[in-house]
Amino acid sequence: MSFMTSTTAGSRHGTPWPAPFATAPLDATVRVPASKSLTNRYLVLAALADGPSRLRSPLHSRDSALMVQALRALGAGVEEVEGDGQFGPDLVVTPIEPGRQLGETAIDCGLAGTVMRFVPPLAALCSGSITFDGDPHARNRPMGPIVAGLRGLGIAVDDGGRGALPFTVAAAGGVDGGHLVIDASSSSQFVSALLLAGARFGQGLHLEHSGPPVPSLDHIAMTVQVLRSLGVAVDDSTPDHWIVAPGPVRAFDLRIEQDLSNAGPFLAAALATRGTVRIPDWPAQTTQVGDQWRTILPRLGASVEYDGGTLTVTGGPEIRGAALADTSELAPTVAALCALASSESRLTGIGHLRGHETDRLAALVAEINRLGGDAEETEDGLIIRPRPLHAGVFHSYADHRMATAGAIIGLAVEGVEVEDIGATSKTMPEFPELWHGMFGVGREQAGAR
Ligand SMILES: O=C(O)C1=C[C@@H](OP(=O)(O)O)[C@@H](O)[C@H](O)C1
Ligand SMILES: C=C(OP(=O)(O)O)C(=O)O
Repeated sequence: MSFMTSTTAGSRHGTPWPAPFATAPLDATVRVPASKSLTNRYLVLAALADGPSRLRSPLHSRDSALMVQALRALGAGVEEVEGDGQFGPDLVVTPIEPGRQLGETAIDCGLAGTVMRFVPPLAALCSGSITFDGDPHARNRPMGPIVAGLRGLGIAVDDGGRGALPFTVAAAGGVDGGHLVIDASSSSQFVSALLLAGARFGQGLHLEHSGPPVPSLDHIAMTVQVLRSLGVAVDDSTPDHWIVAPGPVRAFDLRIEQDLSNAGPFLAAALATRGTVRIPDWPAQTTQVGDQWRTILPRLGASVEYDGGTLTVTGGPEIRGAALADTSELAPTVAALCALASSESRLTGIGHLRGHETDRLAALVAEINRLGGDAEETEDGLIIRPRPLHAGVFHSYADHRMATAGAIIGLAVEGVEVEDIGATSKTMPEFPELWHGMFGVGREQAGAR
């Protein structure tokens, strides 16, 4: 079996995708592919582990394929092995030999934050001249704290003074580690990146954040939990300090949870169509930020039940507006629902979304308003007021979550087209078929046009 998932960007120049419009409430059961955040963390840690590891039912998408390609470039072995996952083979990873001589190596980060942030500290453990670059928009994403962090650890990085991609890491075969201060206010991924590699630094790592608050703290908690589960001692008892003890990363064999953030658009479909959507195999305990759907969706007027491992969301008679803070990567899905709501919504604590796949605050305002809506940017978020929407093209900005936001709105507004549904290949190449599949279940109650 060969690695089928493409590392190239979605079909940006294809024809717009007519978003299915629901003529009746949906009644659907959906399973989604594995978590991007967990897959790419476990891939990095497998490359650092003390023996071969197996990821069962991992994600196969552009972001995970870019991570696999990067790890192979650094000398890890990544093999596909038949498994029982619905969305593709398992992955068996043979770790990178410590201090491996690489010579000149190029790493394509695409638009993947997890690749552009998590791989440079790992590369620093190898030996050679390793250049990182990515898609045109990737060059606008904040990278300064990783460049400064590596320099603080004594590694030379040539970034032409930009603090952005492209840059070259002069890896000298190991990292001593110790105390390091960075400003991670533009992305939690700077903290996660350094923690993931920290146990393999000679002295471990005492990472300190100094600056405005770090966003997306749930993702750092995920990193800490994953490290601890593989035998790495991490002390996060003092806010803004993380201490990783030096030592081995235990090889593993485990199943990756489905992506609860990517479950969001499907759950949102229940609200947008006043229907019911069930997601089986919802983990009882998880570090994924997407578990917050259980509290966010009731605030927007839905009922949520968790029974026998299945999460069931049923839309109310209308979507209610709400004030919601720190929704992190869930925000574009939340904003799409707010654009369909009957009262005002205020989303706060998401100013850093300006540095995501695109400037998501500007993109959401532009696209909601293009369809006749009333959305406004604030310093750290969005205000979305009720206003009837009309048909039109919803632009994707190469951003998977913009594309799925357009699909959600299209369920309730006839004639919406998503400019590039291929953008969903970043984390969920199966999105179009899974979305259409929702209309196949309970077909007698639900129709699509
Ligand atoms: O570590 C991770 O897997 C992620 C961290 C978050 O990044 P930010 O802190 O930049 O929001 C999140 O938005 C991103 O989708 C995935
Ligand atoms: C911000 C996101 O991705 P990335 O991992 O590229 O930062 C996201 O998936 O919403």
